[in-house]
Amino acid sequence: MSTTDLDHLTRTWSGAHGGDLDLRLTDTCLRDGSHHKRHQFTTAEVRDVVAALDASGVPVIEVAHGDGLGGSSFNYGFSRTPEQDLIRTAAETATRARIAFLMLPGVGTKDDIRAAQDNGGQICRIATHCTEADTSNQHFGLARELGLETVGFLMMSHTQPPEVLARQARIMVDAGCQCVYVVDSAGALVMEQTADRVSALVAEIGDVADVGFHGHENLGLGVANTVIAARAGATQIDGSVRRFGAGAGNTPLEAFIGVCDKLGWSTGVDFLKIVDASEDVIKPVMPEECQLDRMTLMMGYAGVYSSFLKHAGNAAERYGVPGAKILLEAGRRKLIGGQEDQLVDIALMLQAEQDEARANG
Ligand SMILES: CC[C@H](O)CC(=O)C(=O)O
Ligand SMILES: [Mn+2]
Repeated sequence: MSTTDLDHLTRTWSGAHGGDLDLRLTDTCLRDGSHHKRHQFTTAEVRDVVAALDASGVPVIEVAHGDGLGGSSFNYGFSRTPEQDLIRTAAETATRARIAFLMLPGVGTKDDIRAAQDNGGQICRIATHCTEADTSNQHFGLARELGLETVGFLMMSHTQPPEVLARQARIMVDAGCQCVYVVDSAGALVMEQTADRVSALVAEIGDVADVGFHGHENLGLGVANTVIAARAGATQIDGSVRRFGAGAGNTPLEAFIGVCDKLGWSTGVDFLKIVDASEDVIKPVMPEECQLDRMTLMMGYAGVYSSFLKHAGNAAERYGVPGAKILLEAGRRKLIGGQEDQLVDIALMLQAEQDEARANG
């Protein structure tokens, strides 16, 4: 199809479904995708990906270890390249896009935030479990003092009702956060559950801050949930080109951009360029496509943090037990980020049960 044909189709589709939303997109394949890549990005890969996303018009690109600044560790997995080098490379490469970085209080420190800014990071995204917003107070304070733009992540948002999330969002905003995201870390939210949560945040903080949505694909609902989040008032939207993210991956950004074109919503991203970037640049950087398979479906179904996928897979292999059973039990225990070691406990428990069953014939 020629560009002219596509322009014509886009014009025809635009506005056909009403609405004139203006969304700001953040691509997170160089941060959430770090989980899928086992934190093995090179500076050359970051340069290529940032150049392609930037040329397509993606306005914000997130770069860091998958578990945020300071994540390179025995617990989460060591980075191949220091994340500050990756952030510097991204900032040197981007001509228009702003570079964002993520940090989790207790994993990263204030010094990591300062270093990320020195290396060209402009947007500080601070993530907490969705009932622990108060652990981010001093980090938002520092980020604002430094003149950084601030974003807050309420992770595992499916675990709490809308009114609890709204109160947590208020805590972040009072601390200096300029946009709070409903984060569907487990890809467990189903449509109206997304809308209700986003609406509650918009009602609570919408007069002073933006609301965002970060989706995962574990039940195949990334794009649908993101559309419904935007309709409910989310104006900042995350996704990863080619779904390159933890679990079954994130909302596929290029698909979402195509949908926005058809709905007449503005993203500032060129659909043809981002589709080419997906095929020609992102695909070769991925170790494999993100799969919607037994393990990742189980994550969405049981409500398990997407970044547990590789850890559960490792434990399953090491102790000879089914990975899906580890994930089901992790969901039952309501594990949260930082409790990766409990996946090993679960694997050992399953192994003992398996041994006993074998011994009893
Ligand atoms: C470690 C942070 C986590 O991967 C953040 C995130 O993307 C999510 O909760 O979905
Ligand atoms: Mn994520």
